[in-house]
Amino acid sequence: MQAISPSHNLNSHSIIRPSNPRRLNHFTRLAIRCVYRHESVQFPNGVGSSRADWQSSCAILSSKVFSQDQGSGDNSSPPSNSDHIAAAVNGHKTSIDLNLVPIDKNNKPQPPAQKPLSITDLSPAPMHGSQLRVAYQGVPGAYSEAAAGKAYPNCEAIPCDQFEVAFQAVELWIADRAVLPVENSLGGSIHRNYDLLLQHRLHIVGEVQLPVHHCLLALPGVRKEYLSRVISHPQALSQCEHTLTKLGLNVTREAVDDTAGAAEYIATNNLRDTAAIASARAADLYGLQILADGIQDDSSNVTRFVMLARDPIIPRTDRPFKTSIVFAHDKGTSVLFKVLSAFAFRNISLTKIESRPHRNRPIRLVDDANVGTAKHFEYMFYVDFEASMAEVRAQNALAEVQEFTSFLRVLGSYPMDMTPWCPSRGDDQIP
Ligand SMILES: O=C(O)C(=O)C[C@]1(C(=O)O)C=C[C@@H](O)C=C1
Repeated sequence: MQAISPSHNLNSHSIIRPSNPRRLNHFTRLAIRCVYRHESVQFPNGVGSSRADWQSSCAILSSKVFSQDQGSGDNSSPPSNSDHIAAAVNGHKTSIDLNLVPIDKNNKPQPPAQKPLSITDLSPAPMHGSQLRVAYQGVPGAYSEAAAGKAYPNCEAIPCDQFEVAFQAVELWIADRAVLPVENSLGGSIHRNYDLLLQHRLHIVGEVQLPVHHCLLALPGVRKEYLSRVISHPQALSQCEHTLTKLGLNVTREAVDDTAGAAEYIATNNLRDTAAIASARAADLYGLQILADGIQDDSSNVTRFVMLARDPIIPRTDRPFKTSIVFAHDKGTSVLFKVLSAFAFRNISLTKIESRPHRNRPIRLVDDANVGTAKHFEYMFYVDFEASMAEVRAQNALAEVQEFTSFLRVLGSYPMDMTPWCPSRGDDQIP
Protein backbone atom coordinates (compact mmCIF):
# COMPACT_ATOMS: atom_id res chain seq x y z
CA MET A 1 0.00 0.00 0.00
CA GLN A 2 1.26 3.40 -0.80
CA ALA A 3 -0.10 6.89 -0.39
CA ILE A 4 -0.45 8.80 -3.61
CA SER A 5 2.22 11.35 -2.84
CA PRO A 6 4.22 12.43 0.15
CA SER A 7 3.52 15.99 -0.89
CA HIS A 8 -0.21 15.32 -0.81
CA ASN A 9 -0.34 15.63 2.87
CA LEU A 10 -1.92 18.81 4.07
CA ASN A 11 -5.20 19.41 5.88
CA SER A 12 -7.24 16.32 5.61
CA HIS A 13 -10.84 16.91 4.68
CA SER A 14 -13.15 14.48 6.23
CA ILE A 15 -15.55 12.32 4.31
CA ILE A 16 -19.03 12.81 5.61
CA ARG A 17 -21.30 9.92 4.97
CA PRO A 18 -24.91 10.79 5.56
CA SER A 19 -27.05 8.27 7.31
CA ASN A 20 -28.77 7.05 4.23
CA PRO A 21 -27.18 6.06 0.97
CA ARG A 22 -29.55 8.07 -1.19
CA ARG A 23 -28.35 11.20 0.50
CA LEU A 24 -24.82 9.98 0.10
CA ASN A 25 -25.19 10.28 -3.67
CA HIS A 26 -26.77 13.68 -3.47
CA PHE A 27 -24.45 14.94 -0.81
CA THR A 28 -21.36 13.70 -2.56
CA ARG A 29 -22.35 15.35 -5.78
CA LEU A 30 -23.05 18.67 -4.15
CA ALA A 31 -20.39 19.02 -1.56
CA ILE A 32 -17.54 16.61 -1.76
CA ARG A 33 -16.52 16.91 -5.36
CA CYS A 34 -12.94 16.06 -4.66
CA VAL A 35 -10.71 13.06 -4.94
CA TYR A 36 -10.66 11.07 -1.76
CA ARG A 37 -7.45 9.61 -0.62
CA HIS A 38 -7.75 6.14 0.63
CA GLU A 39 -4.50 4.34 0.87
CA SER A 40 -4.00 3.56 -2.74
CA VAL A 41 -3.46 0.03 -3.83
CA GLN A 42 -0.48 -1.37 -5.58
CA PHE A 43 -1.30 -4.29 -7.78
CA PRO A 44 0.96 -7.27 -7.97
CA ASN A 45 2.20 -8.39 -11.32
CA GLY A 46 -0.68 -10.08 -13.01
CA VAL A 47 -3.00 -10.08 -15.92
CA GLY A 48 -2.57 -8.06 -19.02
CA SER A 49 -0.01 -7.06 -21.53
CA SER A 50 3.23 -5.39 -20.67
CA ARG A 51 3.07 -2.05 -19.04
CA ALA A 52 5.52 -0.57 -21.50
CA ASP A 53 3.02 -1.42 -24.18
CA TRP A 54 0.29 0.61 -22.54
CA GLN A 55 2.63 3.40 -21.69
CA SER A 56 3.89 3.70 -25.22
CA SER A 57 4.97 7.18 -26.10
CA CYS A 58 2.16 9.64 -26.49
CA ALA A 59 1.75 11.63 -29.64
CA ILE A 60 0.80 11.97 -33.23
CA LEU A 61 -2.68 10.53 -33.54
CA SER A 62 -4.51 13.71 -34.11
CA SER A 63 -7.77 13.56 -32.29
CA LYS A 64 -9.26 16.23 -34.47
CA VAL A 65 -12.29 18.26 -33.83
CA PHE A 66 -13.92 19.07 -37.11
CA SER A 67 -16.62 21.44 -36.13
CA GLN A 68 -18.33 24.12 -38.11
CA ASP A 69 -20.39 24.90 -35.09
CA GLN A 70 -18.07 26.05 -32.36
CA GLY A 71 -20.91 25.91 -29.91
CA SER A 72 -21.44 22.21 -30.42
CA GLY A 73 -19.68 19.18 -29.11
CA ASP A 74 -16.88 19.31 -26.68
CA ASN A 75 -16.38 23.03 -26.98
CA SER A 76 -19.33 23.19 -24.73
CA SER A 77 -17.48 21.92 -21.69
CA PRO A 78 -18.86 23.03 -18.39
CA PRO A 79 -16.88 25.74 -16.59
CA SER A 80 -13.23 24.91 -16.06
CA ASN A 81 -12.84 21.62 -14.28
CA SER A 82 -10.08 22.84 -12.07
CA ASP A 83 -12.22 25.79 -10.97
CA HIS A 84 -15.02 23.42 -10.31
CA ILE A 85 -13.02 21.02 -8.24
CA ALA A 86 -11.10 23.70 -6.36
CA ALA A 87 -14.29 25.57 -5.51
CA ALA A 88 -15.86 22.44 -4.13
CA VAL A 89 -12.85 21.61 -2.05
CA ASN A 90 -12.53 25.14 -0.75
CA GLY A 91 -16.20 25.13 0.03
CA HIS A 92 -15.84 21.94 2.01
CA LYS A 93 -14.83 23.35 5.33
CA THR A 94 -15.77 20.66 7.77
CA SER A 95 -12.91 19.05 9.56
CA ILE A 96 -14.63 16.36 11.58
CA ASP A 97 -12.66 13.18 11.27
CA LEU A 98 -14.96 10.25 10.73
CA ASN A 99 -13.58 6.80 11.00
CA LEU A 100 -15.31 4.92 8.26
CA VAL A 101 -13.36 1.74 8.64
CA PRO A 102 -15.40 -1.06 10.16
CA ILE A 103 -14.01 -2.44 13.40
CA ASP A 104 -13.21 -6.03 12.83
CA LYS A 105 -13.98 -8.14 15.85
CA ASN A 106 -12.41 -11.20 14.24
CA ASN A 107 -9.01 -9.63 13.83
CA LYS A 108 -9.31 -9.67 10.07
CA PRO A 109 -7.06 -7.36 8.07
CA GLN A 110 -8.43 -3.86 8.17
CA PRO A 111 -9.43 -2.02 5.03
CA PRO A 112 -7.27 0.89 4.04
CA ALA A 113 -7.89 4.07 5.97
CA GLN A 114 -9.75 6.69 3.96
CA LYS A 115 -8.35 10.14 3.74
CA PRO A 116 -9.75 12.62 1.30
CA LEU A 117 -7.35 14.71 -0.69
CA SER A 118 -6.84 18.27 0.44
CA ILE A 119 -6.65 21.29 -1.83
CA THR A 120 -2.93 20.90 -2.39
CA ASP A 121 -3.55 17.40 -3.59
CA LEU A 122 -5.13 19.01 -6.60
CA SER A 123 -2.02 20.82 -7.70
CA PRO A 124 0.17 19.11 -10.28
CA ALA A 125 1.86 16.15 -8.69
CA PRO A 126 5.57 15.47 -8.87
CA MET A 127 6.84 12.44 -10.75
CA HIS A 128 6.38 9.16 -8.94
CA GLY A 129 9.18 7.17 -10.42
CA SER A 130 7.92 4.59 -12.85
CA GLN A 131 4.73 3.66 -11.05
CA LEU A 132 1.63 4.54 -12.98
CA ARG A 133 -1.14 6.26 -11.02
CA VAL A 134 -4.58 5.15 -12.16
CA ALA A 135 -7.77 6.92 -11.09
CA TYR A 136 -11.00 4.96 -10.78
CA GLN A 137 -14.46 5.68 -9.42
CA GLY A 138 -15.35 3.98 -6.17
CA VAL A 139 -13.57 2.72 -3.09
CA PRO A 140 -11.19 -0.23 -2.72
CA GLY A 141 -13.02 -3.44 -3.64
CA ALA A 142 -14.93 -1.80 -6.52
CA TYR A 143 -14.89 -3.54 -9.89
CA SER A 144 -13.31 -0.44 -11.34
CA GLU A 145 -10.34 -0.96 -9.05
CA ALA A 146 -10.02 -4.53 -10.36
CA ALA A 147 -10.23 -3.19 -13.92
CA ALA A 148 -7.41 -0.74 -13.14
CA GLY A 149 -5.32 -3.69 -11.91
CA LYS A 150 -6.09 -5.68 -15.03
CA ALA A 151 -5.26 -2.77 -17.33
CA TYR A 152 -2.12 -1.74 -15.51
CA PRO A 153 -0.54 -4.43 -13.34
CA ASN A 154 1.65 -2.82 -10.66
CA CYS A 155 -0.23 0.45 -10.88
CA GLU A 156 -1.09 2.63 -7.96
CA ALA A 157 -4.90 2.74 -7.95
CA ILE A 158 -6.41 6.05 -6.84
CA PRO A 159 -10.04 5.98 -5.68
CA CYS A 160 -12.31 8.87 -6.73
CA ASP A 161 -15.79 9.57 -5.49
CA GLN A 162 -17.30 10.43 -8.89
CA PHE A 163 -16.58 9.56 -12.51
CA GLU A 164 -15.92 13.21 -13.24
CA VAL A 165 -13.29 13.37 -10.51
CA ALA A 166 -11.39 10.57 -12.22
CA PHE A 167 -11.32 12.63 -15.43
CA GLN A 168 -10.17 15.67 -13.48
CA ALA A 169 -7.50 13.71 -11.65
CA VAL A 170 -5.86 12.93 -14.99
CA GLU A 171 -6.30 16.43 -16.35
CA LEU A 172 -4.68 17.89 -13.25
CA TRP A 173 -1.78 15.41 -13.36
CA ILE A 174 -2.80 13.80 -10.07
CA ALA A 175 -3.19 10.55 -11.97
CA ASP A 176 -1.62 9.33 -15.21
CA ARG A 177 -4.61 7.32 -16.37
CA ALA A 178 -8.28 6.86 -15.56
CA VAL A 179 -10.13 3.58 -15.95
CA LEU A 180 -13.87 4.00 -16.42
CA PRO A 181 -16.74 1.61 -17.15
CA VAL A 182 -18.61 2.36 -20.38
CA GLU A 183 -20.89 -0.62 -20.86
CA ASN A 184 -22.03 -3.85 -19.30
CA SER A 185 -23.31 -6.92 -21.11
CA LEU A 186 -26.51 -6.96 -19.03
CA GLY A 187 -27.02 -3.40 -17.82
CA GLY A 188 -26.03 -1.60 -21.03
CA SER A 189 -24.21 1.69 -21.40
CA ILE A 190 -22.97 3.86 -18.58
CA HIS A 191 -24.27 7.06 -20.15
CA ARG A 192 -22.58 9.40 -17.73
CA ASN A 193 -19.19 8.36 -19.02
CA TYR A 194 -20.19 8.87 -22.64
CA ASP A 195 -21.19 12.43 -21.80
CA LEU A 196 -17.99 13.01 -19.84
CA LEU A 197 -15.83 11.73 -22.70
CA LEU A 198 -17.21 14.57 -24.77
CA GLN A 199 -16.94 17.22 -22.09
CA HIS A 200 -13.29 16.43 -21.35
CA ARG A 201 -10.28 16.30 -23.62
CA LEU A 202 -8.80 12.99 -22.58
CA HIS A 203 -7.99 10.23 -25.06
CA ILE A 204 -9.00 6.59 -24.98
CA VAL A 205 -5.75 4.61 -24.94
CA GLY A 206 -7.05 1.12 -24.20
CA GLU A 207 -9.93 -1.07 -23.10
CA VAL A 208 -10.37 -3.96 -20.68
CA GLN A 209 -13.27 -6.32 -20.30
CA LEU A 210 -13.77 -7.56 -16.78
CA PRO A 211 -15.97 -10.51 -15.86
CA VAL A 212 -18.20 -9.23 -13.07
CA HIS A 213 -19.14 -11.73 -10.40
CA HIS A 214 -21.54 -10.30 -7.84
CA CYS A 215 -22.07 -11.48 -4.27
CA LEU A 216 -24.75 -10.63 -1.73
CA LEU A 217 -22.95 -9.35 1.35
CA ALA A 218 -24.15 -8.72 4.90
CA LEU A 219 -22.75 -8.39 8.38
CA PRO A 220 -21.59 -11.62 9.99
CA GLY A 221 -24.53 -13.49 11.55
CA VAL A 222 -27.18 -11.76 9.43
CA ARG A 223 -29.53 -14.13 7.60
CA LYS A 224 -31.42 -13.47 4.39
CA GLU A 225 -34.73 -13.39 6.28
CA TYR A 226 -33.56 -10.35 8.27
CA LEU A 227 -33.03 -8.25 5.20
CA SER A 228 -35.33 -5.41 4.25
CA ARG A 229 -33.00 -3.57 1.87
CA VAL A 230 -30.33 -4.25 -0.76
CA ILE A 231 -28.00 -1.44 -1.76
CA SER A 232 -25.51 -1.18 -4.60
CA HIS A 233 -24.44 0.67 -7.71
CA PRO A 234 -27.48 0.98 -10.04
CA GLN A 235 -25.72 -1.15 -12.68
CA ALA A 236 -25.08 -3.92 -10.17
CA LEU A 237 -28.71 -3.81 -9.00
CA SER A 238 -29.91 -4.13 -12.57
CA GLN A 239 -27.45 -6.97 -13.30
CA CYS A 240 -28.91 -8.99 -10.39
CA GLU A 241 -32.56 -8.00 -10.75
CA HIS A 242 -33.99 -11.46 -11.52
CA THR A 243 -31.74 -13.38 -9.16
CA LEU A 244 -32.77 -11.15 -6.25
CA THR A 245 -36.39 -11.93 -7.00
CA LYS A 246 -35.63 -15.65 -7.33
CA LEU A 247 -33.91 -15.63 -3.94
CA GLY A 248 -37.30 -14.67 -2.52
CA LEU A 249 -35.98 -11.55 -0.85
CA ASN A 250 -38.65 -9.10 0.20
CA VAL A 251 -36.39 -6.09 -0.02
CA THR A 252 -36.30 -2.56 -1.31
CA ARG A 253 -33.44 -1.72 -3.66
CA GLU A 254 -31.44 1.44 -3.23
CA ALA A 255 -28.74 2.92 -5.40
CA VAL A 256 -25.40 4.14 -4.07
CA ASP A 257 -22.25 5.40 -5.77
CA ASP A 258 -20.40 2.10 -6.07
CA THR A 259 -20.64 -1.52 -5.08
CA ALA A 260 -17.76 -1.60 -2.61
CA GLY A 261 -18.99 1.70 -1.13
CA ALA A 262 -22.27 -0.09 -0.37
CA ALA A 263 -20.39 -2.82 1.52
CA GLU A 264 -18.35 -0.24 3.40
CA TYR A 265 -21.51 1.67 4.31
CA ILE A 266 -23.14 -1.41 5.84
CA ALA A 267 -20.05 -2.20 7.87
CA THR A 268 -19.53 1.36 9.04
CA ASN A 269 -23.13 1.80 10.15
CA ASN A 270 -23.56 -1.72 11.48
CA LEU A 271 -26.71 -2.23 9.40
CA ARG A 272 -28.20 -5.64 10.13
CA ASP A 273 -31.23 -5.23 7.87
CA THR A 274 -29.26 -4.31 4.75
CA ALA A 275 -27.22 -6.29 2.23
CA ALA A 276 -24.88 -5.03 -0.49
CA ILE A 277 -24.24 -6.35 -3.96
CA ALA A 278 -20.48 -6.23 -4.37
CA SER A 279 -17.38 -8.31 -5.00
CA ALA A 280 -15.90 -11.03 -2.79
CA ARG A 281 -12.92 -8.72 -2.34
CA ALA A 282 -15.24 -6.06 -0.88
CA ALA A 283 -16.54 -8.67 1.61
CA ASP A 284 -12.99 -9.32 2.64
CA LEU A 285 -12.02 -5.67 2.93
CA TYR A 286 -15.04 -4.58 4.95
CA GLY A 287 -15.51 -7.67 7.11
CA LEU A 288 -18.81 -8.87 5.59
CA GLN A 289 -19.99 -12.41 4.95
CA ILE A 290 -21.11 -13.72 1.58
CA LEU A 291 -24.80 -14.69 1.75
CA ALA A 292 -25.06 -15.65 -1.91
CA ASP A 293 -22.37 -16.03 -4.53
CA GLY A 294 -22.64 -15.38 -8.28
CA ILE A 295 -25.97 -13.56 -8.15
CA GLN A 296 -25.60 -11.81 -11.53
CA ASP A 297 -28.43 -12.79 -13.86
CA ASP A 298 -25.98 -14.14 -16.44
CA SER A 299 -22.78 -15.98 -15.60
CA SER A 300 -21.01 -14.33 -18.53
CA ASN A 301 -21.68 -10.88 -17.09
CA VAL A 302 -18.88 -8.61 -18.28
CA THR A 303 -18.17 -4.88 -18.03
CA ARG A 304 -16.09 -3.02 -20.56
CA PHE A 305 -13.83 -0.29 -19.25
CA VAL A 306 -11.80 2.26 -21.19
CA MET A 307 -8.46 3.67 -20.15
CA LEU A 308 -7.99 7.40 -20.56
CA ALA A 309 -4.84 9.49 -20.79
CA ARG A 310 -3.89 13.08 -21.49
CA ASP A 311 -2.22 12.10 -24.76
CA PRO A 312 -3.24 9.63 -27.43
CA ILE A 313 -1.14 6.60 -28.23
CA ILE A 314 0.40 5.94 -31.61
CA PRO A 315 -1.99 3.67 -33.50
CA ARG A 316 -0.46 0.47 -34.87
CA THR A 317 -1.37 -2.25 -37.30
CA ASP A 318 0.47 -5.22 -35.80
CA ARG A 319 -2.40 -6.13 -33.47
CA PRO A 320 -6.18 -5.65 -33.46
CA PHE A 321 -7.15 -2.05 -32.80
CA LYS A 322 -10.44 -0.35 -32.16
CA THR A 323 -11.24 3.30 -32.81
CA SER A 324 -13.92 5.33 -31.01
CA ILE A 325 -15.46 8.43 -32.55
CA VAL A 326 -18.30 10.80 -31.75
CA PHE A 327 -20.15 12.89 -34.31
CA ALA A 328 -23.23 15.02 -34.88
CA HIS A 329 -24.91 16.70 -37.80
CA ASP A 330 -27.00 19.83 -38.17
CA LYS A 331 -29.64 17.82 -39.95
CA GLY A 332 -29.86 15.23 -37.23
CA THR A 333 -30.37 11.54 -37.79
CA SER A 334 -30.89 11.86 -41.53
CA VAL A 335 -27.15 11.44 -42.20
CA LEU A 336 -26.75 8.36 -40.05
CA PHE A 337 -27.13 5.91 -42.91
CA LYS A 338 -24.49 7.71 -45.01
CA VAL A 339 -22.06 7.78 -42.11
CA LEU A 340 -22.46 4.11 -41.36
CA SER A 341 -22.11 3.18 -45.01
CA ALA A 342 -18.64 4.78 -45.04
CA PHE A 343 -17.58 1.90 -42.78
CA ALA A 344 -19.66 -0.78 -44.47
CA PHE A 345 -18.12 -0.08 -47.92
CA ARG A 346 -14.66 -0.61 -46.45
CA ASN A 347 -15.56 -3.78 -44.56
CA ILE A 348 -14.97 -2.13 -41.24
CA SER A 349 -17.08 -3.71 -38.51
CA LEU A 350 -18.80 -1.55 -35.96
CA THR A 351 -18.78 -2.90 -32.40
CA LYS A 352 -20.93 -0.29 -30.73
CA ILE A 353 -23.31 2.57 -31.50
CA GLU A 354 -24.63 4.83 -28.81
CA SER A 355 -26.65 8.02 -29.06
CA ARG A 356 -26.87 10.70 -26.41
CA PRO A 357 -28.80 13.95 -26.31
CA HIS A 358 -27.04 16.85 -28.00
CA ARG A 359 -26.84 18.93 -24.87
CA ASN A 360 -26.13 22.24 -26.61
CA ARG A 361 -28.93 21.89 -29.06
CA PRO A 362 -31.30 19.23 -27.74
CA ILE A 363 -34.22 20.18 -30.02
CA ARG A 364 -34.37 21.18 -33.68
CA LEU A 365 -37.53 22.91 -34.85
CA VAL A 366 -38.68 22.18 -38.38
CA ASP A 367 -41.38 24.56 -39.57
CA ASP A 368 -43.95 23.51 -42.08
CA ALA A 369 -46.37 26.36 -42.65
CA ASN A 370 -49.17 23.97 -43.63
CA VAL A 371 -48.90 21.41 -40.88
CA GLY A 372 -47.14 23.08 -37.95
CA THR A 373 -43.76 22.78 -36.26
CA ALA A 374 -42.03 19.46 -35.78
CA LYS A 375 -39.66 19.17 -32.84
CA HIS A 376 -36.82 16.76 -33.56
CA PHE A 377 -34.58 15.57 -30.78
CA GLU A 378 -30.89 16.07 -31.55
CA TYR A 379 -28.22 13.51 -30.78
CA MET A 380 -24.51 12.92 -30.48
CA PHE A 381 -23.58 9.55 -31.98
CA TYR A 382 -20.77 7.45 -30.55
CA VAL A 383 -19.38 4.70 -32.75
CA ASP A 384 -16.65 2.13 -32.07
CA PHE A 385 -15.19 0.37 -35.07
CA GLU A 386 -12.67 -2.40 -35.53
CA ALA A 387 -9.74 -0.72 -37.25
CA SER A 388 -6.69 1.29 -36.35
CA MET A 389 -6.28 4.92 -37.36
CA ALA A 390 -2.96 3.78 -38.83
CA GLU A 391 -4.93 1.93 -41.54
CA VAL A 392 -5.67 3.75 -44.77
CA ARG A 393 -9.22 2.34 -44.91
CA ALA A 394 -9.98 3.86 -41.50
CA GLN A 395 -8.51 7.22 -42.53
CA ASN A 396 -10.58 7.18 -45.73
CA ALA A 397 -13.72 6.21 -43.85
CA LEU A 398 -13.26 9.11 -41.46
CA ALA A 399 -12.55 11.53 -44.30
CA GLU A 400 -15.89 10.51 -45.77
CA VAL A 401 -17.68 10.72 -42.43
CA GLN A 402 -16.32 14.21 -42.04
CA GLU A 403 -18.15 15.25 -45.20
CA PHE A 404 -21.48 14.16 -43.75
CA THR A 405 -21.08 15.59 -40.27
CA SER A 406 -20.82 19.02 -38.70
CA PHE A 407 -18.88 17.73 -35.73
CA LEU A 408 -16.47 14.82 -35.55
CA ARG A 409 -13.97 13.84 -32.90
CA VAL A 410 -11.75 10.79 -32.61
CA LEU A 411 -11.88 9.76 -28.97
CA GLY A 412 -9.04 7.29 -29.39
CA SER A 413 -7.52 4.46 -31.41
CA TYR A 414 -6.35 1.71 -29.09
CA PRO A 415 -5.56 -2.02 -28.78
CA MET A 416 -8.59 -4.27 -28.38
CA ASP A 417 -8.81 -6.41 -25.28
CA MET A 418 -8.14 -9.87 -26.70
CA THR A 419 -7.73 -11.77 -23.42
CA PRO A 420 -9.24 -15.27 -23.68
CA TRP A 421 -12.87 -15.51 -22.64
CA CYS A 422 -13.44 -16.81 -19.16
CA PRO A 423 -16.88 -16.51 -17.57
CA SER A 424 -17.09 -14.55 -14.36
CA ARG A 425 -15.61 -16.17 -11.27
CA GLY A 426 -15.26 -14.68 -7.85
CA ASP A 427 -11.48 -14.66 -7.89
CA ASP A 428 -11.39 -12.55 -11.07
CA GLN A 429 -12.03 -9.54 -8.96
CA ILE A 430 -9.08 -10.09 -6.68
CA PRO A 431 -6.18 -8.12 -8.08
O1 LIG B 1 -19.40 0.01 -8.36
C1 LIG B 1 -18.42 -0.55 -8.84
O2 LIG B 1 -17.83 -1.46 -8.27
C2 LIG B 1 -17.94 -0.13 -10.15
O3 LIG B 1 -16.83 -0.35 -10.47
C3 LIG B 1 -18.92 0.51 -11.08
C4 LIG B 1 -19.61 -0.45 -12.02
C5 LIG B 1 -20.37 0.35 -13.11
O4 LIG B 1 -20.33 1.55 -13.14
O5 LIG B 1 -21.00 -0.30 -13.93
C6 LIG B 1 -18.63 -1.28 -12.71
C7 LIG B 1 -18.84 -2.56 -12.99
C8 LIG B 1 -20.07 -3.26 -12.62
O6 LIG B 1 -20.77 -3.40 -13.82
C9 LIG B 1 -20.90 -2.52 -11.66
C10 LIG B 1 -20.62 -1.26 -11.34
